[in-house]
Amino acid sequence: MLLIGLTGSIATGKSTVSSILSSPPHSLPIVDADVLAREVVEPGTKGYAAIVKHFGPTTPDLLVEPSGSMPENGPTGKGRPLNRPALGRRVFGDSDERRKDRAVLNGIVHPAVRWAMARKVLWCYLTGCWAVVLDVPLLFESKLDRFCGTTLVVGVRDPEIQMRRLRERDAHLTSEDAENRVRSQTDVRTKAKWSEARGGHVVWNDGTKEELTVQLDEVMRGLKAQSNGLWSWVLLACPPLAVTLAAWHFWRNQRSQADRSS
Ligand SMILES: CC(C)(COP(=O)(O)OP(=O)(O)OC[C@H]1O[C@@H](n2cnc3c(N)ncnc32)[C@H](O)[C@@H]1O)[C@@H](O)C(=O)NCCC(=O)NCCS
Ligand SMILES: Nc1ncnc2c1ncn2[C@@H]1O[C@H](COP(=O)(O)OP(=O)(O)OP(=O)(O)O)[C@@H](O)[C@H]1O
Repeated sequence: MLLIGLTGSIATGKSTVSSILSSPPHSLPIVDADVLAREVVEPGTKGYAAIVKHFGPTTPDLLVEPSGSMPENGPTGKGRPLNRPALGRRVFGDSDERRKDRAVLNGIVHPAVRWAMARKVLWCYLTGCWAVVLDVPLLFESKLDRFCGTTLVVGVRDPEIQMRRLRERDAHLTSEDAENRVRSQTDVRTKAKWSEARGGHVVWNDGTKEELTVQLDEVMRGLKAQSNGLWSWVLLACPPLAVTLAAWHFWRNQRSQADRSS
């Protein structure tokens, strides 16, 4: 099974690509790290408790305000949900303090997300999928690309388009919030170079969704052709060879990571 690591930067079009790849003719399963990152911090989870413990004392608006429709103890009685924009203001930005807070939040959320992803990928494998898309905003930063057979970066060349789409989609963000979010991530053009350096793919999303679809169709045709070849039947028939090849890919991806950090 091919693991396709899909990434980009904020609002460059990962969800749009996921939605295209999950629809016919591709119909691929999608494992979305943003969705899992929400699930693992719902009231009642360990992630929620850790966030409230660490950020609660210094973030008065950390939880959604109680109101007529929001009981003091939350709708499930396990606590009020996190006020995500408020937590975002604590962690996004490039000052030392924001970076430190972001590292703490990532340390709470990422391990739980990785386990949840592993379970979903295993399920896809057991149900015989030929490929699965891992939609992970921080794919390279969290080194998850090591496990991917290929990577696909969705980028925009023009930063103004990225900012405009972000502000249109998340109208509740001030321009400072939006700038801080963009600055909290590696530039998408750098990610595009990383993807190409390890033999992965890049699609550019400055144009229309139709233009994006055409590029994706081409990438997927190439990947499908590789996975349908005689070589994949040989690997299926000979598991030790498949394991050796997977180990080689892992080693090669590690090296590409080492090159990035040097
Ligand atoms: C700070 C939080 C509560 C803000 O929530 P909000 O609903 O406003 O944003 P959402 O989760 O939809 O994220 C939107 C985008 O922000 C970017 N982003 C999210 N977390 C991070 C991060 N830790 N570092 C850099 N960029 C991030 C991603 O591009 C993501 O797609 C939330 O982003 C969060 O819990 N982040 C930490 C977990 C994480 O790293 N998630 C990314 C996938 S694992
Ligand atoms: N080619 C396009 N033309 C016009 N709008 C687009 C295009 N691609 C994406 N968008 C819009 O831009 C916004 C951001 O796209 P999307 O949500 O797919 O980005 P994302 O990378 O998943 O964002 P995030 O990192 O925040 O999860 C959405 O409102 C989406 O509908």
